[in-house]
Amino acid sequence: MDAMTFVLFGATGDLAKRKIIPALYSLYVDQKLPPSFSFIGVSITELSDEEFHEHIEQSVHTFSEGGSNDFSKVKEFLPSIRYCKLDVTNEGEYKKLLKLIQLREEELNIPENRMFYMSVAPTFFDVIALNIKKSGLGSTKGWKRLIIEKPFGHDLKSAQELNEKLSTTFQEEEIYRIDHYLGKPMVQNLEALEFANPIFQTLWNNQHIANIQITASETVGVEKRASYYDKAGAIRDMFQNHMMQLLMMSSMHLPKRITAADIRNEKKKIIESVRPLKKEDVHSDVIRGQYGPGEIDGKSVIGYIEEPGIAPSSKNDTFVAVRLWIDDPFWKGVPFYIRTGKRMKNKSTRIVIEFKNHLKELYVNQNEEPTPNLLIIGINPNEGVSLQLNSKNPLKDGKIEPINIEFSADQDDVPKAYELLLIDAFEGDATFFAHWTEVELSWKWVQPILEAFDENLVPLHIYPTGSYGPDASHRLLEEDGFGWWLDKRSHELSNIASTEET
Ligand SMILES: NC(=O)C1=CN([C@@H]2O[C@H](COP(=O)(O)OP(=O)(O)OC[C@H]3O[C@@H](n4cnc5c(N)ncnc54)[C@H](OP(=O)(O)O)[C@@H]3O)[C@@H](O)[C@H]2O)C=CC1
Ligand SMILES: O=C1O[C@H](COP(=O)(O)O)[C@@H](O)[C@H](O)[C@H]1O
Repeated sequence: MDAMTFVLFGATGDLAKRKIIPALYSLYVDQKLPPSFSFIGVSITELSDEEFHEHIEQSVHTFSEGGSNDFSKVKEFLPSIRYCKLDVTNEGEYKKLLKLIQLREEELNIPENRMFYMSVAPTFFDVIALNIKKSGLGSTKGWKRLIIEKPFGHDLKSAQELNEKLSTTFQEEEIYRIDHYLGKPMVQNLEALEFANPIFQTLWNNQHIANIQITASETVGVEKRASYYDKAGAIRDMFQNHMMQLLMMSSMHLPKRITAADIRNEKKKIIESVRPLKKEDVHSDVIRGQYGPGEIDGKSVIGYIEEPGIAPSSKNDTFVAVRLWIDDPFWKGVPFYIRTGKRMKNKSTRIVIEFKNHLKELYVNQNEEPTPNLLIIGINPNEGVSLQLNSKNPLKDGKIEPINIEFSADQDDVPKAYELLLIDAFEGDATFFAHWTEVELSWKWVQPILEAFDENLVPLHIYPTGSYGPDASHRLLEEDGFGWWLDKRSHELSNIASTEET
């Protein structure tokens, strides 16, 4: 891994404190950072290096999770870190940052490899890129890269405009668009699960798969993000990025070679084949929901429109369920059901692959009819794989019953998404970052839904907090003779399906 300078814009912010700094520390402890690593935190607040070091220590102590709970090396980690107070909108101030970067490059005798991480409000993304160019920060003799947080635009047009502005400073191959779902180990494992196991590879198509269900349910509500979330809703906050990525990752075909470019190409083919929706037809395939009051863990919880900062008249979506079709020969006729929502019964991100039940007709006795085989991929918070098969139960006179073969990863040992993504970016590997084509095509597909919601062409269903979302979301599956798996039967079927949110 090359020696480099890592510039973190928004170093005192929430994301930096909760995710980025603990991930960097964990990489340091595991000796996965480059041997010469100059880390410069940038924010608008006036801080000395020592005060910023205190901030780093606090963040590590408060937010390190799992295996990185070794705090003994925090003091050792600090000397590589400097702080620069800078207003990102003020072009003149970037010279100060450039001087500090160059000074540290000289002190550490490292090449001009510069990684810029934008962990600031999206309104600043374009201005920072422009100022990196104008100030000379981006004119390096080494490489330069940009890691950029979500959201990447608010709709198709704004995403295109943002991309155009970024591209005046950075080439596409220098841009690493973070989608933290792509950093989740089980998402990174999807490709291996399918392609490295001939039994699955052979079955991964419309001859054997009846439907695919992708769920990301959360128990948390809007929290302190009202001003952002009320304009975004579940469709922009989760569906356009994370859920579309899960769709591409679970349905892409075996590339000729497993390289970043080939995988990207397969993902592109999938998203290009997703059957477009017309704004007028959105109501048939999309369910929009908003949480009302209810209970979580026996405690009463207020509804969305009672949340601080949310207008009582808000029609924002906190839940969305979508049925879509991939019009290619592999997936023709296989419905994909995708849903995500806040304030639901449990925290669970998972993909359930329901296999066709070819043997149904062999079983004349209805009580004996085998349930479909299911492959359940647990992504969050419990990572694992479960395969549901049918077997005779000798204790029940040989009655056919579902059994599960289950692998569950030790959660403490699982690396965190931000750690995996940072290493990839340091190594220049963009496989698990969102390429512009994917982002653009995904906005293009979602655009009619945004418009249909704006124009109120889709009913808004209020669902009780602590539920599985609006009843209407079952309609999408029932129309095709299916039902959501694991909602009511999660404990019977699989331990990896759901747990409390952390
Ligand atoms: N927080 C989260 O869980 C997630 C956040 N994101 C994305 O990450 C990005 C950052 O979010 P988050 O950390 O929550 O935001 P915060 O508001 O918590 O942090 C923003 C940061 O930007 C700094 N800042 C504000 N104005 C300026 C300025 N004019 N010049 C220089 N620095 C400035 C702030 O400095 P100071 O603190 O000194 O005022 C702070 O460090 C956003 O794009 C967000 O969408 C994505 C996924 C999850
Ligand atoms: O990007 C986001 O993701 C989180 C959910 O992430 P997870 O890793 O806990 O599944 C979501 O709460 C947030 O609203 C959204 O911005």
